Amino acid sequence: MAGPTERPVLENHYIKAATEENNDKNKEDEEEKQGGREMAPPAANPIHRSSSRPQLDLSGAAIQGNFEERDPTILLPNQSDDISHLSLDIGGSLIKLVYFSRHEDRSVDDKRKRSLKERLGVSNGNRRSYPILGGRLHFVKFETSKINECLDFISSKQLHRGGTDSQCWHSGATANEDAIIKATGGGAYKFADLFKERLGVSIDKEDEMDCLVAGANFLLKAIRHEAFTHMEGHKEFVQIDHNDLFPYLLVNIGSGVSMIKVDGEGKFQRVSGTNVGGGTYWGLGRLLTKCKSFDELLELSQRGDNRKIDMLVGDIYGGMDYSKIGLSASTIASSFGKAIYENKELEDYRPEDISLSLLRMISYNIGQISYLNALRFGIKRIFFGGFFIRGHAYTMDTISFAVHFWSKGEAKAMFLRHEGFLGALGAFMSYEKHGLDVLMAHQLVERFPMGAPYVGGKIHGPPLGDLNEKISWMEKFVQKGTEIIAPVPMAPPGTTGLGGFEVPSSKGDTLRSDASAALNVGVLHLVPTLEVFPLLMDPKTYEPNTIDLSDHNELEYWFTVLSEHLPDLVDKAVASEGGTDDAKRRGDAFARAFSAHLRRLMEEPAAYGKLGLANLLELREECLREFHFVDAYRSIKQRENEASLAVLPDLLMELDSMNEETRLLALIEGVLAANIFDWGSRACVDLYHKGTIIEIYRMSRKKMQRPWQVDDYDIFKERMLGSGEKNPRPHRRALLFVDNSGADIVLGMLPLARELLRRGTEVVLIANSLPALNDVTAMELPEIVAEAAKHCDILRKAAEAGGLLVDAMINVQDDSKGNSSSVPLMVVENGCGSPCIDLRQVSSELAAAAKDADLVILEGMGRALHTNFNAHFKCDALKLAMVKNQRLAEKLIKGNIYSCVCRYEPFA
Ligand SMILES: Nc1ncnc2c1ncn2[C@@H]1O[C@H](COP(=O)(O)OP(=O)(O)O)[C@@H](O)[C@H]1O
Ligand SMILES: CC(C)(COP(=O)(O)O)[C@@H](O)C(=O)NCCC(=O)O
Ligand SMILES: [Mn+2]
Repeated sequence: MAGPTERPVLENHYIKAATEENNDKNKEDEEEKQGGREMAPPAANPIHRSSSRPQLDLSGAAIQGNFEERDPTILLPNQSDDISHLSLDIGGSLIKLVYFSRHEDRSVDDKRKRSLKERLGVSNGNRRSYPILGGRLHFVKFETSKINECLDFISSKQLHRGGTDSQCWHSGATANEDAIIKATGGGAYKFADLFKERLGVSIDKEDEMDCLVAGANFLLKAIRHEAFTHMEGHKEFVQIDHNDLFPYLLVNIGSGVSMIKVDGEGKFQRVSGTNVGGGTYWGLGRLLTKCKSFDELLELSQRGDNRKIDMLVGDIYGGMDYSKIGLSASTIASSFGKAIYENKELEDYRPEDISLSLLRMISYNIGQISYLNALRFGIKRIFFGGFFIRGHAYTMDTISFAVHFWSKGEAKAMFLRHEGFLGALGAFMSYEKHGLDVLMAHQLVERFPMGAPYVGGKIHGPPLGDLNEKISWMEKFVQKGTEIIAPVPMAPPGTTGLGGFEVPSSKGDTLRSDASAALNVGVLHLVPTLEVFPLLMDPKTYEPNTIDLSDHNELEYWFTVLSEHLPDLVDKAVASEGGTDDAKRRGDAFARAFSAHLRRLMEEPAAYGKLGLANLLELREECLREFHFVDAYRSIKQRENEASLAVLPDLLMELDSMNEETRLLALIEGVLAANIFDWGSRACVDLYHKGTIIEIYRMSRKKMQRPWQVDDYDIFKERMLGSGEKNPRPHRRALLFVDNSGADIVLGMLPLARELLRRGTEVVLIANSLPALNDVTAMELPEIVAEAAKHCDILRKAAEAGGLLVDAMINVQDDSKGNSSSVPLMVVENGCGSPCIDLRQVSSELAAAAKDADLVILEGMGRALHTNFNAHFKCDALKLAMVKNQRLAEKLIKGNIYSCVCRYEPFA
C-alpha cells in the first residue's frame, strides 16, 4: 500500500516545467521520429476527448542544476502555452489553483464533413456571440506557507501569461504588462504585492463568499457525480435535480468554517460560521502530537482510541447509560474531559488518541452547528466543502452522524468531490465570457491520467511532464518494489464502523498519501460540442450502464476479465506501433497504469465517480491513448475488412436471390452472426485461433437459429413488411450504431443498411470518433463503404447522395449523375472512443442526424447490452447483439455464451 514514504521517489524525479502539456508536443516528436504519421489515422480528431495537443515551445529548454538532484527544474524560456486561464483561492492553510489549458482545434473540416454538416444543418457558428472553448480544467493545491513553490509552478507553466484579461480568453493573446489573475481568499490581499513582484501580474480580487457559492452551484449543476452521502463507510452519489437545488446550506470547512444559505445563482447569505475548523484541528493537533503534516495527523487518528482521553457518559454514570435522555454509556460527554481528573501529562497520552479525540470533537461540533442552522431556515440539505474533509471517510461519517443524530434523520449531509476547490472555481468563473457558467453536465468529461498534477509543494503534481518522464517515474516505483497507485487518492476502505458517538470499529490502515493526489478529482475536459442524444425518452432517468459495479462480486468478476485480457491487449498495442523498444516500454507502462487503476477501483469503486462497466472499458481505451497507442487493433481491422470485402459480392448475390421475407431474416441473422468478431471478448479471441475469419463467420451463420434468447423478430418483421396485403410505410431515417470492423460491419450491418435504403429509408451509420478495440471508426467507414459500393449500386447511389463518395470512389463508373431520387447514406461520428456509448454525451453531428430519425438500431454487446439495454427512445428501437460472455448471458438474458439478442421496442 502506498503511503507518504513514496514522496522522495516523486521528488527525485520531478521536473518542474515538464508538465502534462509537454506530452503532446513530445508525442508529435516521437511520431515524427518513428515515421508514425502515415500509420496513424488522419490528424483529424474531431472529438477532443483526450487528443488535444497544445503546442509547447521547447526551444531553449534546459535543465537547471543536475538531473540527479532532487527537483531538477526545466525552464522553457520561450514557451507560451496556448491560452491558459488561472484562478486562485489563497486561504489560511492552502492555495487552491484552477487552470485551463485549451484544446487546439485540429479537426479537419474536409469536404465530406462539410457537406454532411450542411445536410444535417449543423452550423459551425455558435449560438453565442462568442465561442465556448474546449479545453481542460486542472486542479492543484499548495500549502500557503509554501507560496514560493506555487509561484514557481505558475511561472514554469506560464499560467499567468495566457490569461491577461477577459478578452483574450478567446484570442490566445500573449503576455502584456497588465496581466491580471483572478483570486479570492485572504491571500489575494496579503500576497498581491508578491505576485506583482515575482510574476508581474496584478491580482483581481473576488469576494470569497461569491466565489464559494458560484463554485458550488457550478459543480452541483454541471458535474454529474459531484455530490454524495457518506454514512457508516458507505458512499453513495446523489442525483441532483437542477430544478430543485435551492435552498441549500453550504458549509465550507477550511481553516475556519463558513455557513452559507444559498437560494439561487448569486443569491445567498452567510448565516453563520465557527472559528473551530480545519485550522483548529491541524493547529492544535500539531502542537499536541508533534505531527509534521496534516496527513500524518489524520493518519494517526485512524489508529486512535478516543475513550482514553474523552470523558464518556459511562465514565460519569458508573458505566451505565443515561437512557432517560437517550445517551448511551459510550457517548462522548466531554471531549478531552478525562484529562481533567487524571494525573497525567501530555506525554502520557498517545498521539493517536489525541488526534482522534480532536477530529471527533471538531467534526461533531461542525455537524451540530450546521444542523442548527439548517433547522433555523428549514433547510434539509447541507453540502460540506473545504479541505478539512480531505475525502477522509471517518471525518465524513462523523459529520453525517452528527447531522443525522441531531436532526433525527430529517436533514442530510452531503459532500463534494471537488470539496476544497469551490472558491478557486468560483474565481475562475468570474472571468467574463469564458462560457463555463453555461456548460452543462453533458459537455464535461472527467479523465484520470496517471500523475495529473494535483498536489503542489515539492511535488508540483507528480513529475509527469512528457511521456518519457511519466514512464521513468513509474519504472522507479517498480524498481523500488513500491506499488504504483492510481492518480486518485484513496480513502481507506470500510473506514468506519458505527461512526457516531460509538468507538469506530475500524478506521482503515493507511491514508492515501497526498502525494498521489489527495482527492477524488481528475482533469475536467470541457467539450462544448457534446450533446444529449435527442431521441432519449427521458434523459433525466437514463442510466447508460446495465451492469452496476457497486456490487462487489460484479466488480471482482470484471476486474478479473480485464486483468486477464491485459497481456493480449498489450501485445496487440505494441505490435500496432511496430514492436519497437519504445513501444514495448510504453506497453509495459500502460499495463502498469491500467492495473493501478483497476486496483484503485477495486479498493474504492466510487473513487472516480459512480462506476459502471462502461466506465471501466472506456478507462482502458483512455489509458492506451495516454501512452500514445493510437489504434491497437489497426492491422487486425484492416485484415478483417479486406477478407470480408472479398466475400461481400457473393453474399449480396445470395441475398438478392431471396424473397423479401427470407431476406429480412437472413439479414438480421447475418448481423447477429457477424457480431462474433469481437477482440474484446476472451472467448472469441480463443476462437480465432481455430479458423479463418470466413470459416468462423460461416460457422456462426450456420448456428444462427431462432428463437433467439431474446427474440422480438416477428414484431420487427411486421413493422418492416407488414402482415397480409398492407405495405407499411418505411421508416424515414434509421440511425445504425455500428460496432466492429471486418465481417461485423461488412457482412452484417452494411447489408442491413442496404436493405433499408432499398426500402426508401435514409441510413445514417454511426461509428466511433476514436478507436476502441476492433470497433470501426467514423474515419475508416467511408473507405469501407466505398469499397462495398464497388459491388453494389444501391450502396453507391446512396453513398453518393449522402456525399460519402466525394473522394473515395475513383475507379467506379458513375452512371447515377443527376439521379436525385436516391436515398442518402451518411456516416456520422458518435463522439466516443469506447466500446460502449453513453447517450448523454454524443457529437453534435449525431444529435443533428437524430432529428429526423424514427428508427434507432444499436448493435453489439458494448452498445446494446453493457450500455443501453434498458434505454428507451422516442422512436422505434432495435437492439441486436451476440452475447460473447457466459456470465453476462446468464445474468442478463438467462442464456449461454453466443446466445443472441434481437430486442425490438416500437415507439408506441
Ligand atoms: N495538506 C494539507 N495541509 C494543510 N492542511 C490541510 C491539508 N489537507 C487538508 N488540510 C485541512 O484543510 C484545511 C484548509 O482547508 P481549505 O479549504 O483549503 O481552507 P483555507 O482556504 O482556509 O486554506 C486545513 O486547515 C486542514 O485542516
Ligand atoms: C468489450 C466488449 C463489450 C466488446 O463487444 P462488442 O460491443 O464488440 O460486441 C466485449 O468484448 C466484452 O464485454 N468483453 C469482455 C468480456 C469477456 O472477455 O468475456
Ligand atoms: Mn466492438
